[in-house]
Amino acid sequence: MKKIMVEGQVGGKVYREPFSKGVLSRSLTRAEMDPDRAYTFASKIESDLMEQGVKVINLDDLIVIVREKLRGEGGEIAEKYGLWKRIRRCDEPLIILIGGSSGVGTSSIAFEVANRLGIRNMISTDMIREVMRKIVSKELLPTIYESSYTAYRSLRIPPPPELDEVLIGFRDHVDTVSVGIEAVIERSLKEGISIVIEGVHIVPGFISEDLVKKHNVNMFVLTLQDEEVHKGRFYSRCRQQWARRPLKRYMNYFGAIRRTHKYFESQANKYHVPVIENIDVTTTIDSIIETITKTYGSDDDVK
Ligand SMILES: Nc1ncnc2c1ncn2[C@@H]1O[C@H](COP(=O)(O)OP(=O)(O)O)[C@@H](O)[C@H]1O
Ligand SMILES: O=C(O)[C@@H](COP(=O)(O)O)OP(=O)(O)O
Repeated sequence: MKKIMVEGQVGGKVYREPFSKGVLSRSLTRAEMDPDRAYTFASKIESDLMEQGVKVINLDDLIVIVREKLRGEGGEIAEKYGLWKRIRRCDEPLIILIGGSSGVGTSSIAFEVANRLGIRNMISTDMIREVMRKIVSKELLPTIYESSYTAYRSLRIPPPPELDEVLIGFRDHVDTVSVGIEAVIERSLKEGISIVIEGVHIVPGFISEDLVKKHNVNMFVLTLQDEEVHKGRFYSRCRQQWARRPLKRYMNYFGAIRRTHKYFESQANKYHVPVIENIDVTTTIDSIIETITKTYGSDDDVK
């Protein structure tokens, strides 16, 4: 039996490709539909089109049909599918910046948000820092060879006693890594690549205003008010097989980490960056998606 062809446009050029139940079910799973149900749903869409004698269908029309059928099965998945499709089809890339002090959950949440939105690119600021460490000497930029919460130990000039040395070191460390973060954001914008960037170096006020004020650049700060919950996150991470960083170090510097946590909150308030208490993963992700939806409109905004 002849396959149904899906017709779309890339760069003004029309293309046709065979309808694929696998491709459609993968995009449904990103809207959090169970994989088995997604494949069954995709098969039903294909059989309905075949019964109607459809030979070629326009991609936009297919998306409308899928969304309408999803609405019939419960609006939440329809909304998530619609958002994902809008982001994928938008001309501009979506840049998501997730900051917060060590251990609050920025890398875990970043991974989940990237997956939910079908964003294939994700980078941690630790990685950017690692690259920068290879390029500049310890003599020139000593604080980036430290952790964010121990950078004060390598300040070339000790701060005056009335200032918080932990925050002075943290600011120096973050200010340097922010140069690398801006490079990644600029490249992503230039190449039209959606990306999630996460880490302790995403601090409101340290990344160029010209970049963060763009409507498709969204910054968030994660927090944990309860210190015991915060400590628990280090236990949770250091228990995992792949964990290489010793729990003891985080406990020894927990006071310094909490001082950076307080600084994140004050910077986020000062620069009107959304602060999300990262207690429950789903609530955190939904909160981030809800804010982004305002950038990309809701389903009703699409024809
Ligand atoms: N909302 C949450 N609820 C429970 N555990 C979480 C949550 N967010 C993150 N975690 C866990 O906390 C630990 C630290 O999270 P991680 O993302 O590594 O923190 P960060 O990247 O901010 O240092 C990990 O074990 C992670 O699975
Ligand atoms: O510099 C820092 O604060 C942490 C950030 O990493 P996370 O704890 O946020 O993963 O890196 P570290 O030096 O501990 O490897």
